[in-house]
Amino acid sequence: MADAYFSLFTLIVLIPLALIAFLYFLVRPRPVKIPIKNRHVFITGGSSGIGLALAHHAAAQGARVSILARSRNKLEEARNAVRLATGIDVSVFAADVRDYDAVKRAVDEAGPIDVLLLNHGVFVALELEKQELSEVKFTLDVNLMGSFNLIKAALPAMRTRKDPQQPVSIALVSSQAGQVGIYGYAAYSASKFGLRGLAEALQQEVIADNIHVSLIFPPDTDTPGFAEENKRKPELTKIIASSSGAMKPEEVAQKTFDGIKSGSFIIPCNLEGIALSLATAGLSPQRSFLMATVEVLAAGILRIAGLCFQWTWYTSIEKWHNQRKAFVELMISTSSRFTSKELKHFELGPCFRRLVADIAT
Ligand SMILES: NC(=O)C1=CN([C@@H]2O[C@H](COP(=O)(O)OP(=O)(O)OC[C@H]3O[C@@H](n4cnc5c(N)ncnc54)[C@H](OP(=O)(O)O)[C@@H]3O)[C@@H](O)[C@H]2O)C=CC1
Ligand SMILES: CCCCCCCCCCCCCCCC(=O)[C@@H](N)CO
Repeated sequence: MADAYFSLFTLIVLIPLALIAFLYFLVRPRPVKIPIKNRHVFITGGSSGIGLALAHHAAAQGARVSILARSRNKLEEARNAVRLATGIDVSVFAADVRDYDAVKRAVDEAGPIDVLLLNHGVFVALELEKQELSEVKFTLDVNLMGSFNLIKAALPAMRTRKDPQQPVSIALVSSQAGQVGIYGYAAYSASKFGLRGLAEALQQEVIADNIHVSLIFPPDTDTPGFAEENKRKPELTKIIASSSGAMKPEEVAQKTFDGIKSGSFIIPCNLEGIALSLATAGLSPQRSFLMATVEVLAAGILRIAGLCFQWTWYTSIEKWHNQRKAFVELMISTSSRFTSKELKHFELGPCFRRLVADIAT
């Protein structure tokens, strides 16, 4: 009996404790705290949505804030909004992240950066077959190459900063669609997955300079960009993306700064995001031995959860195609009238509408 108790005790207490102790010594890089107050936070895409919420948050925390985006008007509006809310003046820089020279000028003028927050981004949800290659290239150029441009421009001064003892941060806003590929996001997911490769490699290169990289993974977030995206988003993209609850930009900003300050490499934003980050932990660095413990213990069950999600997604895709087929058959067989809303729902284009109208007459 005593033996049985001892085995049980070993199984549920000693082994996990040994694992936690082991991971405590194992995790690299070591934990770090990154202060925000009185530091220079430079935010790309800081004139709208998540970026604007980040600017508000940083200003309210007592940081010196710079924002960069293309439209000068939107930048001025953002500056006024932050001033009104916090009494703090942010510096604004009008530049396209695709233009290295313009980016370099802005970064040099802004002065040494302590927290480089790369949040700029473009997104159009569309099946790859319907998307022009020029739009694919645009997405990769802005989201991925734009991030390279900013890092190349800002890194030298971050590296040779006055006080190397003070840790500094490079944080990149990815997306949950940068952790798992989603219908309609071939170009966008590729650009956001790319940021992860960039971040993992960069962290190894800059750790010796006390520079710490973070990746933020928001779900659908209620921003002007999101409202625009929704105007012509495939039904299936909406269905699959709704597996993760939507957020407000202010909530994403809060999670982002909590994560940056605690030196997290991976920063999820909601509960589904935590599960998704655990399920896709891969070989990314983990500074927290507690999170590492959860990753190790939960790996198997999360793989099953992931497969369940894939099952629901593929089931939705199959169902949608069946419904569409049934709808088309009904239209042709009955020559019935149909609403343009229905046609749009099943993504039946103008050519198809004309064809059916011809059959009907
Ligand atoms: N909203 C969402 O559902 C989610 C968003 N994200 C990511 O969060 C980030 C912000 O998104 P969100 O706030 O919704 O987007 P918005 O469209 O609301 O804002 C985008 C910002 O990026 C700037 N920007 C766009 N293109 C460029 C460019 N070429 N050069 C410089 N600045 C540029 C815009 O300013 P301007 O147009 O004047 O240049 C604007 O300030 C993006 O990286 C997005 O992928 C991630 C997950 C979910
Ligand atoms: C093991 C378990 C995991 C579970 C949860 C999986 C949920 C995945 C949902 C993916 C949502 C993608 C949203 C993209 C948002 C975005 O970037 C666009 N709005 C463009 O801005």
